[in-house]
Amino acid sequence: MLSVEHVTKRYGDFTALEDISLTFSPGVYGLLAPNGAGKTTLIKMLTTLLFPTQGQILWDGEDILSMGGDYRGLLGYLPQEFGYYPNYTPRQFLRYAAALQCIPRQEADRRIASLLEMVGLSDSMDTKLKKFSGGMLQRVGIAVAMLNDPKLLILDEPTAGLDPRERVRFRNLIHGFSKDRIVILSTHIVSDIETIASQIVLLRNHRLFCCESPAAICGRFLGKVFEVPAGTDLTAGQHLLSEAQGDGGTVLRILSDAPPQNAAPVTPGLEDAFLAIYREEGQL
Ligand SMILES: Nc1ncnc2c1ncn2[C@@H]1O[C@H](COP(=O)(O)OP(=O)(O)OP(=O)(O)O)[C@@H](O)[C@H]1O
Repeated sequence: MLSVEHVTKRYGDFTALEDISLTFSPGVYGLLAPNGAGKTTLIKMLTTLLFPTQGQILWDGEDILSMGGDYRGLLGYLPQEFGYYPNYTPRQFLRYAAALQCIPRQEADRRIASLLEMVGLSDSMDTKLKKFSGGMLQRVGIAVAMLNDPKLLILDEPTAGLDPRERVRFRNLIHGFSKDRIVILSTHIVSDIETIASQIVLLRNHRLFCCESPAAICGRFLGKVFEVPAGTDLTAGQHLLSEAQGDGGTVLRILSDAPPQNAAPVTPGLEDAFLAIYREEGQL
């Protein structure tokens, strides 16, 4: 189990994260917040690339900084910018990554074959990476992060640049990986985690806003989201969340404590909740 205990991170005078406490157990966690909210800072502390200014991060009760290599041995990490050698094939690149992790050659080859199969790249294992699409490269990155069969898999904005088909494929892949490990993935794309994350961590104003299931987060706005026809004048207390295409043309999705005239509430989705939560701070 991974615990973040009262962690604060300051860059000089600027507080990027303040007093964050979180506990992670096996399952998929989505780290969702607008750009600049501190997702990467938190991930870098979870991967020991940055140190907390205050507080500590524990794995099964032990400080991850004092665990050193033992902690990194149970960690798989796909950074936002995944570096690779374009003239290597996936097989060569994974062998290289396995050698860096001191995984014996035979074991590495077995694992590489099974991982490339899992990420759907068996047929391209000897094709140079420079010929790969963004989605294929991302799958190579996931295979690298999974080489050591990590107990903790951390993916920083893994779906950036993927097309819709690749996004779906990615979601299925992550779901399969999460059975007996902690998967933490950061994103600002709501739909990427709505269906696969068991818990969603929301950061707001550099603090933890909540860590709840998607259903619980949406439940906060039950009876408060409505659709009204485009062009409706909104009164005080009615806040525009988004425009959408309804059966009869464009509709406005609004947040309101009281029902507007002739409007029935609609079931809030995670995107409504996200827009509602970050509306007040003008963070979007
Ligand atoms: N080395 C640094 N020195 C000063 N400020 C920094 C540094 N790194 C990050 N910040 C600031 O800390 C805040 C959080 O940055 P971080 O990269 O963690 O955000 P993020 O949520 O991951 O955003 P994005 O999705 O855009 O990557 C931002 O305001 C950023 O400008």
